[in-house]
Amino acid sequence: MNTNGIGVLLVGGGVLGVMVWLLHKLGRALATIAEVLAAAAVVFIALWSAVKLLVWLGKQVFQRWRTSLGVVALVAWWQWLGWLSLTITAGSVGAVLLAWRLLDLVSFDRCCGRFLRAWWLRWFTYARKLPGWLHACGLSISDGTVPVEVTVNLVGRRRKAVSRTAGGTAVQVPKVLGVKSGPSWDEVRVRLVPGQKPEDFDDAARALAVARKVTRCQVRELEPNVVSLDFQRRDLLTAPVDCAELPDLAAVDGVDLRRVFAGRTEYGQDWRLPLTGPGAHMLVAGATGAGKNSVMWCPLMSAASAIRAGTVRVSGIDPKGMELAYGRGIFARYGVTGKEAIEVLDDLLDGLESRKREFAGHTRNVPISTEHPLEVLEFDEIGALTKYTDRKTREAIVERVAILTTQGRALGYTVRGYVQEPTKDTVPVRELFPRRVCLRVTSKTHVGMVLGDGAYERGAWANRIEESAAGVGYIWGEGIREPLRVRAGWVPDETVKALETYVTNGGAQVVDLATRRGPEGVAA
Ligand SMILES: Nc1ncnc2c1ncn2[C@@H]1O[C@H](COP(=O)(O)OP(=O)(O)OP(=O)(O)O)[C@@H](O)[C@H]1O
Repeated sequence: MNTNGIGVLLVGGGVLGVMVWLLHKLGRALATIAEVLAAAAVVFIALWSAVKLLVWLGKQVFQRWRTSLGVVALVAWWQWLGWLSLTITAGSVGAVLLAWRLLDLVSFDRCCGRFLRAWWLRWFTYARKLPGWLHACGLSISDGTVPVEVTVNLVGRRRKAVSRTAGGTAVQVPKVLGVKSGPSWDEVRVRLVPGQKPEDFDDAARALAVARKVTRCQVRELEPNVVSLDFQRRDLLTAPVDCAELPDLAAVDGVDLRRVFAGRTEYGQDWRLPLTGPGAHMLVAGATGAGKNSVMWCPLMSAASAIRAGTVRVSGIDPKGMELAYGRGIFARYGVTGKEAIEVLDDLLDGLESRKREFAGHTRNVPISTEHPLEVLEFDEIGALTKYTDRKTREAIVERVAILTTQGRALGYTVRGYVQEPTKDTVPVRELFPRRVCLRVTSKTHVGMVLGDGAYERGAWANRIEESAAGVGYIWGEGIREPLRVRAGWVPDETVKALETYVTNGGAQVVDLATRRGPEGVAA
């Protein structure tokens, strides 16, 4: 090798050494930058997660403020006052609630039980399980925004360029907004996700009921994107309810006419109705076959001994001439046609006027006695004579019923009307009946007409009562804060006959409408 070759070799070696040195420096610099970037990324991700966690926690605390406050209060109590006082207080509160529940189930459930149950069901049943049920029933939407994983294969023998697979199965499920729990039904409000419509839930109602392990689930549209899934948790009114038995003929104990047995409530307790006093005038609405007559007969069965003793006198107007005619002997006055109905009403009004004259200035409420019995008018198919008859008869009847309902309470007169179509047009005096019962009706609008505005929204779903559940209905108002489902006691035909025999053997007081002279000596 000559001098030139050696020189080139030395220069080349020097250049290579410098390059290696430069690359070494560059690598270290890049490694430092990468380390700094990685550390920054870790800090940023940690901070971002912490902020997200804080925002989520804040949202939870804000949205679930009752639960949050409760937890904070419990923890604070535990910290400052100790676990012993907390346990004793919790035990005492539990004991008080239990005693309240045992003593008065209805008021306990209204004021406290249903809120506790709703809270429990929301967090431990519906929030946990409903998303799964909805998904299983096809009520979820596959998220179109799921990132798609793309695999590029450039080295395979057949050079299949690109394959796509959807990554995971992310889905959107309707969100539970709230839970309300009544004695028989749970109402679960859910917000639909885009791509769903309330009708989808209607179609899946049966499957949802099966998933919840209940017999019925119904769907109500509350807003365009919010539905209520109503699950019937239990039904204590599936079997017919027996009416009261006729008392022993020798029995002398009286009947509390302010609380006669009428059937059962959905709590499984007695449903009692007043035949006298505030709220005694009652309108019962129900489609044909809904069981209106059991609401009529059952309280009469319960008041049988008072009818027999003559402290209650029952009059009947029966445009069909069938239902009341079956127990004709029970009714002191009885009318079928419009003319006869007016006679019955006139006679009652005469008695009313006579009591007014006798008691005015002496007492504010006429005491019920055999001399001045409680006059109960049972007006079946009231619409037949307040709408579907000639104008003169119609007006006369409406006027007389209005006087009896507005003035009768203190004077010992009670009117109980039964109607199939509860429109104002059919029963112009509808608002004069302070107590209403809504049995199965054919339309949702009828519920509001009978029970008042908001009754349907608050759960009086009388249009959903099955045809097989005759005698089941809802009551609301007059001291009842939430619509209450009830079933009237069933009075079979032979029992009506037994009641008639029981009452007439004791000497039922039949008022002779021809001479308009009854036991009170009211002359025409
Ligand atoms: N409380 C009840 N429990 C069980 N079944 C009942 C009850 N009330 C009525 N039913 C059943 O429903 C049928 C119809 O009842 P009901 O005659 O009282 O209906 P309605 O409302 O008066 O009908 P319509 O207006 O057509 O006379 C009865 O024959 C009976 O079989």
